[in-house]
Amino acid sequence: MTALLTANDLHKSYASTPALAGADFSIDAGEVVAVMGPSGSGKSTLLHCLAGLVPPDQGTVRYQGRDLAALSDAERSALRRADFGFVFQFGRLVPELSCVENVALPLRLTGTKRKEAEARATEWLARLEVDDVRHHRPGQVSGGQGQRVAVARALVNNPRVVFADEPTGALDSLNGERVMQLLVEAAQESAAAIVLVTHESRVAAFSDREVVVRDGKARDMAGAA
Ligand SMILES: Nc1ncnc2c1ncn2[C@@H]1O[C@H](COP(=O)(O)OP(=O)(O)OP(=O)(O)O)[C@@H](O)[C@H]1O
Repeated sequence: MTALLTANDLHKSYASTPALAGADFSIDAGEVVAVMGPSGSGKSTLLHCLAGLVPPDQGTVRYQGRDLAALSDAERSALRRADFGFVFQFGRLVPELSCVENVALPLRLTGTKRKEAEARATEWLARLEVDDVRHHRPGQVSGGQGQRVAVARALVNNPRVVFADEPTGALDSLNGERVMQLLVEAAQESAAAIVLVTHESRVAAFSDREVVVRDGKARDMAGAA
């Protein structure tokens, strides 16, 4: 079977700081892969390269066999909107929009009419157990609620890959575990893959497989756990 998303020999430096130095990675449809490793080892940079947010200096990222570098900026943006979902450590919700408008945003950006987009967003908020705050702004909800809203936003477009960078990093352990459960359940139901950057082993425990990034290189821990 061809992997859904692969990276070969990725190199990326920021000025004289090497962030990636020959990293390989691969994830199949529906698979949950935890990317672990020490602070500054290159985990977020790997995630950004895989998602086509940052171009590597060298090496290739292929999604469904297509080289991301061969796409135009507009094509890469369209691909991200249609096929990828994102969850970050601090939600990164749009503060001026209500929670339901935030979740509806990816649908609105791909052309869905407001009424339908907000109806689907409300369903996702209910799934993530936060439909009671749908008319609140992000500044009026707790960290745990905001992160559930962010997960709903990442999944509303039925993405093929969810990129989650420390999605529970700002939450207490109980909230963190619930957010992970909801994220993994929802993604698995739609056979979405999850690239999960975390330094917490209890978060990585939700994955099928662990990859450790060290000094800009990724090592598959399959069978070693
Ligand atoms: N935009 C940037 N500009 C300059 N240097 C950067 C940038 N992003 C990352 N780096 C550097 O690249 C290296 C890898 O950073 P990266 O954020 O990928 O690591 P990480 O493993 O995700 O770290 P953490 O666990 O602390 O978030 C670090 O030395 C970092 O300082």
